[in-house]
Amino acid sequence: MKILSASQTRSADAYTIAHEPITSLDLMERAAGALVHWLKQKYTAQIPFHIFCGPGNNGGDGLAAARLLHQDGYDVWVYLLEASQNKSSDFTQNLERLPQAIPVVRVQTEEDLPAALPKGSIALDSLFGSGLSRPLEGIYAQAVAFLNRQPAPVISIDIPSGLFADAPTPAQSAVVQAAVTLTFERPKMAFLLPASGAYAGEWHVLPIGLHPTFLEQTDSPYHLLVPQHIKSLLRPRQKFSHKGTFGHALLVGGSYGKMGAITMSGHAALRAGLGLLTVQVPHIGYTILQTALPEAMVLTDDHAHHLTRFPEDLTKYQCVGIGPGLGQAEASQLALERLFQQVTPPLVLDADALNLVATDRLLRQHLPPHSILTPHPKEFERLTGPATDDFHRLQLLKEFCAQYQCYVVLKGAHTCIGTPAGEFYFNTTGNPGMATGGTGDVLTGILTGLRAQGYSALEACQLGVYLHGLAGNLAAQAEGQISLIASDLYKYLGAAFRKASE
Ligand SMILES: NC(=O)C1=CN([C@@H]2O[C@H](COP(=O)(O)OP(=O)(O)OC[C@H]3O[C@@H](n4cnc5c(N)ncnc54)[C@H](O)[C@@H]3O)[C@@H](O)[C@H]2O)[C@@H](O)CC1
Ligand SMILES: Nc1ncnc2c1ncn2[C@@H]1O[C@H](COP(=O)(O)OP(=O)(O)O)[C@@H](O)[C@H]1O
Ligand SMILES: [K+]
Repeated sequence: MKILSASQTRSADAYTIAHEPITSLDLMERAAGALVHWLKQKYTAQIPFHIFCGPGNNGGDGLAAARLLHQDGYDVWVYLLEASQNKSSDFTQNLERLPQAIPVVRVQTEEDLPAALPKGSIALDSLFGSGLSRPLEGIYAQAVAFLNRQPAPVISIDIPSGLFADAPTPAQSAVVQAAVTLTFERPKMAFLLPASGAYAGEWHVLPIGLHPTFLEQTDSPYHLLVPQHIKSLLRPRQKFSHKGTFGHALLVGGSYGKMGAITMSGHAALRAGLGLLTVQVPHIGYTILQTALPEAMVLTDDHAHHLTRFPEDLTKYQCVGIGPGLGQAEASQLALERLFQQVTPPLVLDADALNLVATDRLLRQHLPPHSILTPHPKEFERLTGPATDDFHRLQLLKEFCAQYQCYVVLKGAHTCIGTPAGEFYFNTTGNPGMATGGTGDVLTGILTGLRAQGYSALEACQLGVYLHGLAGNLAAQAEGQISLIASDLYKYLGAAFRKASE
């Protein structure tokens, strides 16, 4: 699903108004209807709503929602913040339509704000939406501070007021901290990025019927991974298939004290549907692997504690995953240098393999094209240097993927896959329970297992991050987020495959 910028969203509104056709006022009515429908599912008419409306169409949404809630028997208070002379015409018309019975407070100075919102009420933030053009100041910033002080939960309409949809919001800006954001048609980029995403709280997308032709014809490099797409990628197993049908993968990693990482990758690769798995570990890992992962074949390095060389013949493997628990011994670095100078099967590189690539220019120069790299933000910073903000980081991601013709899985709450073609795919599954050691090793195993089965690099990345997060969600449902550990992810991977194919 494409993610649209604020200006593309404006064009989508305009195209819908011209081609559906529908008046701008009726489109706003539809948006307000969707908002109120959502609110009514969640809150009874005993819950009072305090609605803070700015001068633009976002304020217009708030006014229309106020009228609809009032008609449905809810207690509604409206606060108007319209210091700006540029009131939108839909705002003005919705103000004229507001029933007399709704109390309206005109807020010009801070003194016009109430001391506090009554206990048990909900605040709706419709101060500014995607039309925000500069940080909030004066009474608007004071209203934001007021809302952020209230114990009452704040529900933002379309986007938390003060947050830029697709540019960095300057530090120290006044931004509403929403408990929930009800956004129209598509999530905003800002919701997916670490510095801004937390302002949106839990966000929900409300479709308002923007014109499908516009959505099809508009190009965006930014995409959201959605269940329908994931389902379309999954390949069912055929009756006469055999283990050779599902690929043979090699996983290389583990070092003294870090054998668990590669063991977990191995479990995950097999649970991802892989036909055959070989794991190469330092000598000391032999018994550990054969005991903890009896389904895998084990090759041992001559060295007891770390990797010194890859197997001579790699042609029998359809994918090689390298890195979990690898360590950064010089001999391992040299082994990687030799590997990169030959023709290799598709590679998945993680953890210390990435750290070695980051520090060794030769490795970077010879990075085999179409490799999959799975850095967390710190590992990514080692590869590219620091980013000044989240949008700059996306730019660095784009440049890195283009320069090295690789796929980078930049991990986080909304993991982002960057491609050599300059596209970005944001994941929608996963939860903070997954912020625990070893979950990245599980992802490496899943990606290696999928790639070896013949999924393309992009398909493997999309399926891998989505299923990894979905397994995390199913594990958290059963065990809770706090107690979730990395091995739960491969325990629930089967359930994730099942759910994704429903
Ligand atoms: N028909 C439509 O176009 C629809 C629009 N919708 C709503 O419209 C919103 C966008 O509306 P607008 O484009 O009117 O944008 P806003 O409601 O965000 O307001 C923009 C107005 O505020 C001014 N402004 C921007 N930043 C300011 C600042 N820091 N301080 C003071 N004034 C500032 C701008 O000059 C402009 O006049 C969306 O977020 C959504 O809520 C929805 O109703 C769906 C339909
Ligand atoms: N708050 C979060 N929400 C969703 N997913 C998360 C969150 N925190 C971490 N994850 C996921 O957990 C994994 C952590 O990987 P990584 O940092 O490499 O851990 P490790 O090195 O311990 O294996 C990534 O796939 C990441 O997307
Ligand atoms: K808002």
